[in-house]
Amino acid sequence: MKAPNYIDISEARKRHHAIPFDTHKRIQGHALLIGGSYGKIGAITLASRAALQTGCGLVTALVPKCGYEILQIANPEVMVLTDTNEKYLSEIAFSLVSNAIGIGPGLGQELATQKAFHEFLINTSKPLVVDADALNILAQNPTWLTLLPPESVLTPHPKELERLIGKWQSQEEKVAKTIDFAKHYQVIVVLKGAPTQIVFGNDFYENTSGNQALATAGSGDVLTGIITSLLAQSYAPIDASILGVYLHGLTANIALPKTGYQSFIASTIIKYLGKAFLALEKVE
Ligand SMILES: NC(=O)C1=CN([C@@H]2O[C@H](COP(=O)(O)OP(=O)(O)OC[C@H]3O[C@@H](n4cnc5c(N)ncnc54)[C@H](O)[C@@H]3O)[C@@H](O)[C@H]2O)[C@@H](O)CC1
Ligand SMILES: Nc1ncnc2c1ncn2[C@@H]1O[C@H](COP(=O)(O)OP(=O)(O)O)[C@@H](O)[C@H]1O
Ligand SMILES: [Mg+2]
Repeated sequence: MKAPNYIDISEARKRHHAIPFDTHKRIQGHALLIGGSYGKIGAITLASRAALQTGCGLVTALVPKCGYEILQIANPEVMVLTDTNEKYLSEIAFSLVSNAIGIGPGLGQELATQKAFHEFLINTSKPLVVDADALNILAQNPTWLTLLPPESVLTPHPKELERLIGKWQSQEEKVAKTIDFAKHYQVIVVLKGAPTQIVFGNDFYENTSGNQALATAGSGDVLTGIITSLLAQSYAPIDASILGVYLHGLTANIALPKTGYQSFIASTIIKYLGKAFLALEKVE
């Protein structure tokens, strides 16, 4: 297997942009997070809060009706669009123009949601961040993979990856199959795990930040928000993926002495994003 390019602090710094002093919220970018279903509104709540705390200027969440009050109360800075359906999304259509869209956390796989996702894919052209149930829906409907805009970022955990590319016998085979898949559909694949790897064309990266504290519910939903926020701030999709994965892991490295492994939860990642950015921006 070819050696990975390791993602360390200097690789992350190469990709990080400072925020201009005269920027404003619209220049900082508008991220749209789509997902949530009854009992899983938390996933999209975490993703949208993570997007805000990664620096984009505006965040909107599109959720089924049951998510409205939850989101407005949990994240007052986030704007909310709701579907006509109470418990799951049945239509993914909106007039809002955003700079980047992340879809999937808590979305569920109801047939109506699947159809709405298909319609949405037909009508979308900017690179997406695709996670969780949006990946599971694609795995159930593999012909829809061709509808993904080029350079979309797919963020599967190992089971979601298996649903997309089938089983593998070795790490080498997993990476080789993912490279074939990523090239075929012209997408970036963030293979989440310990460690997380990223595949784009023939390039293969491996993250060096993070630890087992990240093995906690919602930790991937937060990553979706981070990468979508960076995309909304005009980072190229591969840079948003590399920087996003590094910052996400770095929060766990920074927090560990204070939280220990056990009490670190997905909200802790969001809480420590500021310290992770400061570590990146520190002049040495
Ligand atoms: N608070 C919330 O609302 C939360 C909602 N979530 C949502 O719940 C839905 C289902 O996601 P899940 O990922 O739980 O369910 P999945 O069915 O996609 O994944 C669970 C299966 O994958 C395997 N698996 C998961 N991570 C693995 C790893 N790192 N290595 C090997 N196998 C692994 C498990 O053993 C299990 O069989 C998604 O929409 C997700 O966004 C979760 O993110 C958890 C938190
Ligand atoms: N042992 C570990 N070491 C480092 N990172 C981990 C570990 N376990 C999980 N993670 C990270 O946590 C995240 C889990 O994502 P995911 O399984 O999608 O969670 P969820 O769906 O609950 O949000 C990924 O970014 C993964 O790399
Ligand atoms: Mg997940």
